[in-house]
This record gives sequence, C-alpha cells and structure tokens, in this order.
Amino acid sequence: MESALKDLSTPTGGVEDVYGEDCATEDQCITPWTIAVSSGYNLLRDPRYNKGLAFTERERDAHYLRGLLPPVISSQELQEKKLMQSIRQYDVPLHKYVAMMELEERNERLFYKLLIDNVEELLPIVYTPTVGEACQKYGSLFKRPQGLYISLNEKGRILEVLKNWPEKSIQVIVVTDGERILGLGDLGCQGMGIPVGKLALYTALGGVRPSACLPITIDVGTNNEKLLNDEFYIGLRQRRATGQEYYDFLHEFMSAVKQNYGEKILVQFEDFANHNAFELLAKYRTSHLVFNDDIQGTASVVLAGLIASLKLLGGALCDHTFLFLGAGEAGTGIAELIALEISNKTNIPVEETRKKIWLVDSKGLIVSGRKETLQAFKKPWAHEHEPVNNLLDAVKAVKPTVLIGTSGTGRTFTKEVVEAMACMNKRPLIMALSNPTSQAECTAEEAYTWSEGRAVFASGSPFPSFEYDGKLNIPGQANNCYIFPGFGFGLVMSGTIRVHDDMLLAASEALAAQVTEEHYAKGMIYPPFADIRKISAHIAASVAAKAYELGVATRLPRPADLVKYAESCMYTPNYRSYR
Ligand SMILES: O=C([O-])CC(=O)C(=O)O
Ligand SMILES: [Mg+2]
Repeated sequence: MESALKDLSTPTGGVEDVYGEDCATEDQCITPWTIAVSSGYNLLRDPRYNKGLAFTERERDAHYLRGLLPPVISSQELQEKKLMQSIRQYDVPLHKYVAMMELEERNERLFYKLLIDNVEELLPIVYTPTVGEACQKYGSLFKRPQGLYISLNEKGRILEVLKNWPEKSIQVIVVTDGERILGLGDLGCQGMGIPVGKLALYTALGGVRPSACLPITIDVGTNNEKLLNDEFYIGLRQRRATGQEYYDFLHEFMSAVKQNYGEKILVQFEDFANHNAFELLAKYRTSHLVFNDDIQGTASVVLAGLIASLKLLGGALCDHTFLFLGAGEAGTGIAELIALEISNKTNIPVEETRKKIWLVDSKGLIVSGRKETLQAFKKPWAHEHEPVNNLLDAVKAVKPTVLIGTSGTGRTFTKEVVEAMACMNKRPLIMALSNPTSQAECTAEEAYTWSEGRAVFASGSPFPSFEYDGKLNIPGQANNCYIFPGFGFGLVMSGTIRVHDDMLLAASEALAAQVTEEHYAKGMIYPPFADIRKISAHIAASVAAKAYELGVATRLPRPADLVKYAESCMYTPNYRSYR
C-alpha cells in the first residue's frame, strides 16, 4: 500500500515527523511521547501506545511483551493492508464503522494512519453519512465512553465533571445537545457520535493531536418519543429543558470550560437546533473562542465552492442570483457570508448585496409581507416581492443562477425544479447540502440527468461520479469538513482568542485557491480529499494570518511562514519507537 506518510522512524528511537510535531513550539503544550508508558499487558491495552504486532524484538524485551504476542513482527504498512482488507469485506457501512471504532479503542495511531491514508474511502464511514446511522443506533453500539456526557443531573457540578476527563491539555471541544443531528432531527444523548466523528477529523484532516480533542454531549432531555420509549436509550428519559433552565445550564458549561481550559480553548457548536444555535453563537462570540460549524463552517465551505465555480459559470459573485431552499442555520449562514464577500469585493453595503439572495422556507418565499411573523435570523432576507408559496414558482420568479438546498428534507429538488434551472442557465449551479444522503435535496445523478449534463453539482453527503452522454462528472462534496479542521487548527496554532467573520472569508479563499485547472476540467469545484492535509495547512495559515492582522492571535512573535509552521505543528500517526 502506498502510504501518504512515509516511515520516518530514526534508529535511536524517536521519529522524524513529516510535520515535525515533536519539535512544535513550547506553547502548544505537546506532551513528549517519551513519557513513561505502561509495560507488559497494560501496554497492549493502552490504545495511545499500543502498536500490536509492530512492536520490535527490542521493544518486546524492554517492555515485558515476550509471549504476549505471536512471534511475527509487522510493519505499520502491513497492519494497514490487513485492516483495509478486513474492512472491505463488510458490505454494511455500519459494520465498517464499528470496526473502525474498535480499532480506535485498540490502537489509536493505526486508526489515524488508516484514516489519513485512505481518506476518500473511510471518510463516509467514520463521518457523514454512516455516522448518522450510528447515532440512531448509538444506544446499542455504545461500549466505552468516547467523550464527556454532561446531563442535567450534573447541574452545579460541571467544572468537576470536566476534571474527570483524563486529558488536561485540551485545545478543541466539539459540543452538541443532540437536538438537530444532521437532517435526522432530535437524537438526544445519542448525538455523541457527531462530536466524536468531528474530532476524529480534527486529528486526521487538521492535525490536532487526539489527546487535545474533547467530544462533549450536553443532555437536557429529548423530545424524540421513539427514544423516550426505547429500553436501550442511554440519555435522560425526560422532555427537553428549554428557556431559562436551558440557557442557565449552557452558561454554567461555557463558564466552566473557560475556567478549566483558559481563554484559548476552542468550542465548536455542532447540530444544535436553529433557535439555540443563533442565540448561543451571538451570546458567546464576544467572550469565548466559539465557532458554529453548521452556520459558519458550512457557510465558508459553500462560499469556497461558489468562488471556485465562477471559473465554470462565468462572471463575478455579484453577477449571480442565489436561491435557497431552507432558511435555518446553514441557509442564512451561507447567505450572510455571500453577502459579506460581495460587499467586501464591491464596496456596496451589505444591506444592498443581500438583495441578490432569496430564501424559501416551509411557508414559501421569504418576502417583506411576512416580516412580522418571521424569526429574527430570517428577517434580513425579507425582500420586496409578492407572495410565492412553493420552490418551483420561486425559481421561476427569482430566476436564480445558483440553487442551494439546506432544508434538511430529501428529494425536494424535483425534476421540474432542476429543469427550470437548466432552462434558464447554461450551467446551473446546484448544491444539495442536506445530510445524510437520504436528506439530500436531489442526487448527483438526478442533477446531471435532468440538466442534460450541464449542471455543476455539489452536495453535503458524498455521491459517486456519474457519466452523462459520454462525459464523466465528479460531484463536489460541499461539506464543512473541508473547513473546520484547518480553520480550528489555524486558531489553535496561533493562540487566537476570538473568531471573526473575516477569518471565514480567508478560509473560503484559501480552499478555493486549491482547485486547479485539472479539477475544473472534470467539473470539480472542490479539490480532492486525498490532498486534505495540505489543504488544511493552507486554510490554517490563512486563518492565522487574518487573526494576526486583527490582533487576536496571542502566539507571538508571528511565525514568518505560516504554512510551514502549520505543517510543523500537525500530528502524524506514524509509530514512535520505544526505548
Ligand atoms: O456533519 C456533516 O456532515 C455536516 C454538518 O455539519 C451537518 O449536516 O450538520
Ligand atoms: Mg453539523
């Protein structure tokens, strides 16, 4: 197997990393790998240090492993080959997911090496879409805790609970309250699969050390009747706390996090319901380092795709008209970032640039006549127009060049809708962003077929390539996982203490800059995931550069070459040699 990470073990023990994680700067709180590790049977049971059959003769002697392993000594590459072979034997994606989670519990470095070296094949397993199914069945799959569960039972004691986590140098927390897991709705405490999956990508795609990542699920109950009546449900068996009780609990959490980990801890909000997502982001963005992946990460990745797509569509961003189906976190988040980018590029005020962007929600086109009854985050999009109550009529009325689905409801871009887009545009841009695959607004095959091969298509969940009329089309995966690992890594490596929208724009431009002519020729508006570590290093560097410019980066002095610096700080999962 070709490994992206060559074996760089040095003869004296230690590893010369591609990314030099071991010589990263002192303020990164790197735990030296030479710390005393357990010996004998306990070493084989410690996923952080276990190497399985890769322990050398010398290590087997020095660490009392004689007889505990069969005689053969494998390389990490051979272990990878064997594992890929066994994972490929499963037909059911969820079985592959379980196999991967078991590997993580057994041998952490091998897990990350496998994931990095086979990212295109394994991303849909440890992440979207399979992680969605895993959350639905998490009660039965649950074995060992992979993160912290903070339920209402722990009210008043959250700081104590944080101290129970075995790792102390935490840099990134991904937290969910499970109320809107992907497009699957309220999965309560079983939403834990999401922070676990997101943080696995922080390490594999972004290079944050696994020990610096902390998945957290906040359990304030669930309104999912099926779970409340499921004997295997693992969460609080009560309806969701709301209002003051909810916000007080979240405030205790946010305060405890800052008290325990300091100013530079990054908290990524994930899969909260709309009302809380906007509220929490607005409330904590001025006092904490917070980032909402569904609002800001999704916005940044979609904007990157839009910037890149101009090569195929023609014109500048300000020449296009955008129509969204879905006006929640993703929809309004993306819309706002597009308006901001156009405003920055043209010097037209954002109140004006918003007028090229239209949103449809469950009640039809958002127009000024509905303003009274709209939630606050939808109001900026209520433009002058007569009422239009369905998507097809909205397409005909607004005449968009770009159609974006963020509705969380599958199969809503019907044949008629796609045909109308294709009828008005030489190359309609269609983005079906809802996750997982079952909730996508249309499939890649449908978009290409119904547009007679002219659509430029991207989706949140992965779709296979599709040949139309002899031409191969490669759909883009406009998923926030292109952005958040590099974005978060950029914040962490520069010691940034607040997120600013300009950093999101910087991330979008850095991602778009990674798309080459060769990619455009295949209809791609995102670079291949196989290059994600390099892409993340560039995103991290751009985000950090912006943070330094804005004066919110505390890691001083500013490294001269931020791309090199990013690469030098990234975790790599090659085995270390033990003395
Ligand atoms: O998890 C994903 O694939 C993207 C995302 O944030 C969501 O759909 O909520
Ligand atoms: Mg999400």
